[in-house]
Formats: sequence, C-alpha cells, structure tokens
Amino acid sequence: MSYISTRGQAPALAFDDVLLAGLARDGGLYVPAAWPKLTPDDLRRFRGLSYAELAVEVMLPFLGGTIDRADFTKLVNAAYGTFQHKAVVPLTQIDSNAWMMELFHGPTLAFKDVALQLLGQLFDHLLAKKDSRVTIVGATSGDTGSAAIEACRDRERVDIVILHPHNRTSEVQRRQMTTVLSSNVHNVALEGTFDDCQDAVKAMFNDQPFRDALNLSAVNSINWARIMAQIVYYVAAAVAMGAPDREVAFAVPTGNFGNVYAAYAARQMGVPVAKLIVGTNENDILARFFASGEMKADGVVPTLSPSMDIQVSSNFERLLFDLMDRDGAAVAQCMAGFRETGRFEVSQGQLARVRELFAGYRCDTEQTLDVMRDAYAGSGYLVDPHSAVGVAAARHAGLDRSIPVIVMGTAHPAKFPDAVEKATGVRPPLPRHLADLYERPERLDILPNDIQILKDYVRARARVAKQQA
Ligand SMILES: Cc1ncc(COP(=O)(O)O)c(C=O)c1O
Ligand SMILES: N[C@@H](CCOP(=O)(O)O)C(=O)O
Repeated sequence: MSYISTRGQAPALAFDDVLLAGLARDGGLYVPAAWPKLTPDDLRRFRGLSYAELAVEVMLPFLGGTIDRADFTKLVNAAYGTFQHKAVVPLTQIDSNAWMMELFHGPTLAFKDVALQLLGQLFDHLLAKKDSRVTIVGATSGDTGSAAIEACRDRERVDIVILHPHNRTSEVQRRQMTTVLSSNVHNVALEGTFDDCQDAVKAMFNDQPFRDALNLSAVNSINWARIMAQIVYYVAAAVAMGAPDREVAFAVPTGNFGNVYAAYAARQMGVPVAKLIVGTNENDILARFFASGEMKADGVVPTLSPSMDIQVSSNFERLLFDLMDRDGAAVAQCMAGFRETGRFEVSQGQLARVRELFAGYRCDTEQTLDVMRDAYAGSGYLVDPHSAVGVAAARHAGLDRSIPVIVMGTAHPAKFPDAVEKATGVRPPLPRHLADLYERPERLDILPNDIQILKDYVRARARVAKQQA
C-alpha cells in the first residue's frame, strides 16, 4: 500500500511516513494509490464484531505492513477504551427510516476523538520505533483542537501547537483546549477566522526548511490517518443497517469535508452507499458547489454551529483528484487558481458525475433551532447544532424511504449549551469528567494573523528545534 499526493509532485510514501508527514511536500494531500476492497463476504463477516475488532479489519490493509496486526490491535483497543459508551459509536433511531450515529462519546465529546484517540497511539508507537520526535501544528474551529490536545498531552515525543480563531469557538470548546496545562501543549488564539488558521498551518508546511527543522506533523484531516480512522464508522453503520444486502445513505454536517470524504472512501472500498448528503450552515460554499459546479469562497460568518464556520474545505481536493481522473497536474493548477482568485469551476460532465452520489443542503439558523426544538419536543432527545444541520439535510434529501439514512452526530449537546438552551430551554450538563471545566485555569496566547510571528512562536516551543540548537 503506497500513498500518492493529489498534486502529483511529491514522493509516494508508505503509511508510517504519511502519518508523520501530514501534508505532502508539493502542498497536496496524500491518498491511497489504490483503494483496498471490501467484498460482500467481508461485510457479512463483519456482522457482530465489536467496534475495535471491526476497526482492525478495516484499517489493517491501509497500514501496508508498517505495523503488525498484534501491535495494531493493542493501539486500537487503547484508543477505543477511552470512550464512555460500550458500542463506541452507538446508533439511535430518530425517525422511521433515520438514525443518528453518535460519534461524541469520546473524551472531548466530538467525532474528532474517534480518529484522534487512535492518532495519539499511532504517533507514540511509530515515533518510539523510529526514535524520533515531532512538532504538531494544527488549526481548529473548536473540536479538532481539543481532541488533538487530549490525544497528545504529556506525550514525550510530541509538542503540539493549536491555532484557534480568537472568540469564535464556544466557551466549552475553548476551555477544553486552554485548560490543559501540560508542558508540551500550546494554544494560540489567532486574530482571524478558522480559514486563516488553516492557511497559516499550510504555510508552515510549505516552508520546507522550517518544516524539516521542526519535523512538522499534522493532526488535521489533511493527515491521511485521520480519514482512515473515520472510514471505520461508516462501515460499521452500513453493516448494522444490512450491508452488503441493503444500500444506505449518510447525511453529514460538513465544514472541512474530511468526514464526508471518509464516507466516500468507504464507498470506494465497496460499501453500498446510495447517497452522501452534505449539510452546511450559512457558510454554504459546498452546498452552492453541489448545486452549480462553481466553488466560490465568501467571507466566513459566525453561526450557531461554529465548528463548521469554514469556507475553504481542505479535503475537497481529495475528491477533486478522483473527479479529475487522478491527474495531479490538473489538481495543482486548479488549486493554484483557487488560491489566487477564490474560485474554480468543474465541467458540466464532472458536476453530473459528482451529483450521482453527492447532494448539498444549506441549513440556516432558524432551521437548525427548529430541528433541535422538534427533536426535544418529540422524544426528549437533545441534538447539538452541528448534528441538527445533518438532520435537516437528511430530511430535505427526499430519498426513497426504503433507504435508511444515517445522520452523523458529530458533537455532544453539552459542548454547545447556549445553542441547545436557546432551542429547547434545557442547558445540558457537562459529563462528570468535565464537570469542573469552568473552574480550571486557562493558558493561551493571543497572536495576530502574521505568519512570521506564528513561525517564531512555534519554533520557540518545539523541543526538536531546541535539541538542534
Ligand atoms: C461538531 C462538528 N461537526 C461537523 C464538523 C465538520 O466536519 P468536517 O470538517 O470533517 O467536514 C466539524 C469540524 O470539522 C465539527 O467539529
Ligand atoms: N471543525 C474542525 C475544523 C478542522 O477540521 P479537520 O477535520 O481538518 O481537523 C475543528 O473542529 O477544528
């Protein structure tokens, strides 16, 4: 199993190097050179496996022998042992043919834990094997940051710097990051948007001497390992609904396009997926793309679902790569144009192809609140504002009722208590392990959106750099 860059100019790598590299050296994203296949018999065999057992089966082919089965099983068990629910990602029925897959029972209450708990284990394992260390830089609109910090805190071979947009996350999200006082954890509140944070991270990766000096690594979904771990729950959901003998649809509240891309990857591997419904908030660049074929960035507006306040969805490049028949040069040209002008367009033929599988839906604040209110009034079920966008998208899709729809429940309602209270009148309490979050001291640095200042900040905190000095 080797991995190639979406821009065609970086060396192909094996899994261990892809994990540590994060972004490809040509600015592209790594994808498998070929998709491992799941046959109908494989899917039947998966029925009745625990989540951890299934995770080993689905992910092992992606490792290409870089970690053996016994070691990988230990890492997977350690990762999913941290979840509060025995099923890890339980399914709750929310309508006659719709289910919510609750991805938020991990330590930081968002779907990011599913991948990042495993990434923490993988970094430890591979860095020890290579006797190396890394400096992780990550961008977050709120959830990746806390999940990555939780997964990497106190790890001897890792320093982690997370950039979040100043005053644009929920208070719970911010505190989950800034109250971790471990000496290897550094939080930057950047004066800008999430897109500015993500741009800064990519700029650091694209400065090759800086990247090499600090052994930069990534925890965002630009890192292939994030996508790999997220594929597993789509396989689990489809198998639970009767795959391979029944098709399913997924409704995915979307921002950076990593989660829904993992669903696409599951389909490429052989999971019978009839439709992928992409839900967006008012930052609706993706919904507009699936309607018109034009990707056109606008300013980011703050919404009830702050983790999805994103305009430039980095993982879209991975889908584009397939849409352009894996022509790296064409993708590189398209991305360069997008960077310069803030827009690109696909052909009508490409749009038709993409729409065979994908549909987009924009859900505004009122609709989000309505979904949350209805769910609570109907069954006492509290839904967070991101998952609510997914529910609205699923309802709008108008699918054949014989196809079960699984909405990705991406965050616990307690992460967004203001929005939930506004919709339902109920303020969901934080689970016990976070009950004193508001009393814990915080540590963070507020910095301007200036790449030189940000690089200096990271360099000063990277133990790799200190060892070399
Ligand atoms: C709670 C929540 N829902 C949805 C999303 C969107 O997921 P993706 O960026 O993978 O599209 C995010 C952030 O990424 C999130 O934190
Ligand atoms: N919503 C995300 C944004 C970053 O997405 P990622 O999947 O690329 O890490 C967040 O919560 O930070």
